[in-house]
Amino acid sequence: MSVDQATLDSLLAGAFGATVVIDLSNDRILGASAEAQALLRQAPLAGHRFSTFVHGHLGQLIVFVDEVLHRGMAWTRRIQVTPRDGEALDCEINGKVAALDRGAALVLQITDLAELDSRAEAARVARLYGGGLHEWQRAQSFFSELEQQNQLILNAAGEGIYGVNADGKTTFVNRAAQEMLGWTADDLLGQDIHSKIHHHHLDGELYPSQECPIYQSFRFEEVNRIEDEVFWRKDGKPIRVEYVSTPIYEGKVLAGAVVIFRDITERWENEQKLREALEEVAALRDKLEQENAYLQEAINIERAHHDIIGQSPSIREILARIEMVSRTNANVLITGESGTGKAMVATAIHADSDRRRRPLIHFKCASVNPDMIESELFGHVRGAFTAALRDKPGKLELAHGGTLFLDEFADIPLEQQGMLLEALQSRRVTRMGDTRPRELDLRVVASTSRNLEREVQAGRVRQDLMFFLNVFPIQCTPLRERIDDIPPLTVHLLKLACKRLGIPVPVITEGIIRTLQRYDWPGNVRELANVIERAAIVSRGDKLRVDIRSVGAPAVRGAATLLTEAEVDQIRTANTIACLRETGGKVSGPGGAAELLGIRPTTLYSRIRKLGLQAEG
Ligand SMILES: Nc1ncnc2c1ncn2[C@@H]1O[C@H](COP(=O)(O)OP(=O)(O)OP(=O)(O)O)[C@@H](O)[C@H]1O
Repeated sequence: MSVDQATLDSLLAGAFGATVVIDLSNDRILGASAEAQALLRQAPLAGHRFSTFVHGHLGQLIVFVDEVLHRGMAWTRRIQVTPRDGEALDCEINGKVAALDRGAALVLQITDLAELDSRAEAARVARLYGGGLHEWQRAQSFFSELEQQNQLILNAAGEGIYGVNADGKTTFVNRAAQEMLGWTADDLLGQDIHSKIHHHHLDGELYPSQECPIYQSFRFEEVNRIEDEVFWRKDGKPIRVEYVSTPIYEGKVLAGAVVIFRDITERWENEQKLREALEEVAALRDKLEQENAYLQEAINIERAHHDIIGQSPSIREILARIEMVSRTNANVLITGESGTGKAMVATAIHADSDRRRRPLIHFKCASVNPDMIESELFGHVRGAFTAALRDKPGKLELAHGGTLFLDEFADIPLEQQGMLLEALQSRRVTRMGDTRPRELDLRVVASTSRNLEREVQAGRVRQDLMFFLNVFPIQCTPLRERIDDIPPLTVHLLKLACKRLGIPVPVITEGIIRTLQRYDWPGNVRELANVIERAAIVSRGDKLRVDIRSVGAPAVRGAATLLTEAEVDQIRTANTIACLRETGGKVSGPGGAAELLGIRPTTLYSRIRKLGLQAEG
């Protein structure tokens, strides 16, 4: 190796970066570092003319070389270096002179400025990165501490708390929520929580998320407080919850919602039990009311209940018919004048029937104000009309399972007759003001003292109702047509009266019986009972003394004095008018016309109505 080559090698070995050594005498490159060969894309570089890499800036190179020779060293950025088959590069060139045996040589160190910039940037990023990493670690530990504190607070809360982001995905869930829902944080975090816990209503109806108040919280920026809904547990069971969902913000941007909920299942169950208990109490109260009403009815019936007394063919016929019909469910229509025992027959039918353990409801159609008939028959709910202060069952309902006795049914106004028929046929009744129909299972026994055919013709009784009721007719005979029954009836009624009055039973003579049998008895058995009671009082435990004239004009029996029906009606009318004059128009109560005539006030009222007379009270 020549001395020059050794110097050259040591020059290049000590060089940094792309370095070329150029022979100043002929512009040829004597040697180059590997970096220089890479930069100028020419390997080897030795032997090539350096000026071929700086064409375009040859003048600047000559000036620069002069400066290096003059000063021993110099640098420039005004020379672009163009690699072989490449584009010109902005470079910084440092030059110095090296002494070789063959003469002075130029040593150029070439730095690609673009690469220098990218290295500087990398260094800056590296510097930043180094510093940033530190900052990041500090922030992370700060946030994790914060989060730990938050988690501690959230987990200590007794309420279930969870957060959702604006996509409805769970962002956090506290321990209480996990315990109440049975879902773990792993199950829920990042998941669509609505579809996990809020997907259906309790009744099984789908719960679309757009209808969910929690979603609405962050859609419409509103706080929603819901008092009774369900969340679904992981095991598929619902829990009743109340919750508040509040929108949350990151800066000023709506980020989602936080939901705080409480399991109210136990509270709800207790409330439910309370509700049920109250309903039960109400039902019991209703039942008690019904029982009361029934007992009241039963007492009334009991008071009026006597054995049917008589041996006459007509009474035997009645008893036979009662026996025949009582075991069936057929409707019965009892006809006959007032006081002939129609109510007794109805009671006997019920008492002999399979329904005897259930109520016999006696509805006296003639004694109820027509305006009240509807509510009395069908019942009402509170507020159905002004006076309806509480729920009340009607007679039809009260008779459920038993027998309904419609006494003087022809007195029911036409409109209510239609409603009654409808209820009886459909076996359902709806209370006034109510919408709920109630089942009916009852047997109807109806009575009338009117001539039904005439009533139907006159349009006062619906024919269809008459047919419905008149499945099995029983005719009660007036007392005057069965005078054979007067002796046993007198004995029976006297015993009853004396027991009631607390006096000994007077003796009944044959003469008295004959007197009683001669009388016409327009008021029938009720009139007979009145006469006997009065007689018992005046007899004072001795012989029974009857003053038949005290009860009305005696009917002298016999063919010569027979009267026509019209004549009887005339006499009855005149008698009624006279009686009303006597009492000053007073119908019922002590000293009233009904008492004087020995008939029931309701009977007298309907007679007065029929005659078009005025009565008092
Ligand atoms: N055969 C009888 N045996 C015993 N008592 C009788 C008999 N018939 C009627 N009575 C008595 O006469 C009174 C009137 O009877 P009941 O009320 O049954 O007649 P009614 O035809 O329903 O009368 P109204 O049409 O005026 O309501 C009652 O006290 C009843 O006990």
